[in-house]
Amino acid sequence: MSDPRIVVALDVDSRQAALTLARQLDPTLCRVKVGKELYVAEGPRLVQELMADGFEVFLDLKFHDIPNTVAGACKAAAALGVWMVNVHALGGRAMLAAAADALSGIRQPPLLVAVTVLTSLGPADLAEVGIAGSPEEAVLRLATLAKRCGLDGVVCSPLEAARLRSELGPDFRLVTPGVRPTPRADDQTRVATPRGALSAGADYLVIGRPITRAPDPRAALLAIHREIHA
Ligand SMILES: O=C(O)c1cc(=O)[nH]c(=O)n1[C@@H]1O[C@H](COP(=O)(O)O)[C@@H](O)[C@H]1O
Repeated sequence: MSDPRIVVALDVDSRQAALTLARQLDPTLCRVKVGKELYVAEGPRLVQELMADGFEVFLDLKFHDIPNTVAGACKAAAALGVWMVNVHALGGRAMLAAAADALSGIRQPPLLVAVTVLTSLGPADLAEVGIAGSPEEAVLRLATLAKRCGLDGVVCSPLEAARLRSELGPDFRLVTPGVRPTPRADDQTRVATPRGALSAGADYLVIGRPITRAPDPRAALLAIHREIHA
């Protein structure tokens, strides 16, 4: 089975919009991500429909709660059959370990990754909420904790990928949003191009608006696919 590097963020508000978009994409070239907006609107049935269309799904609900609650949510995500699920590393050691533990007895569990520092945040935002150090230092600290707790990888910006790859080894999955083929950043702060993210060591690139809001999403997906495989 192919292992597409591109994960298209289906940040739309309805089943119809999500399926229309997905049907312009190609499961051999990308996976899809269902996040809060779409999941709150349409729930698990839409996730199942996307899987029935051949897509592997990253369920991006960024669980961040007490350990027991997050463990249960991760089990529910596994029962849904998703490819990847995420939690917030800031939930701390016990929560991360409970999430990993919840999936440990499951046959073919989803990949479990922890969000470190959101790619929309810059140094001043971190200082304001009391997180010490630069974004890179905070990401490394949280990623190291996630690895120790048994997670498969982290979500980070492309700017931290090289450091994490060298410090945390070749098997730790690095998932990078904040990917922009053109200089347009939208609300993202820590960004790089698709090729830049991959050469820094990212495994999977989460890309939303540059594909989903393009006049021709399929053409935009193909262009990025060609760029990274050139
Ligand atoms: O966990 C995520 O996927 C995520 C983490 C993060 O730090 N930054 C981030 O942008 N994301 C998600 O990645 C996607 C990026 O979308 P675009 O900015 O449109 O490419 C959105 O669906 C975000 O929810």
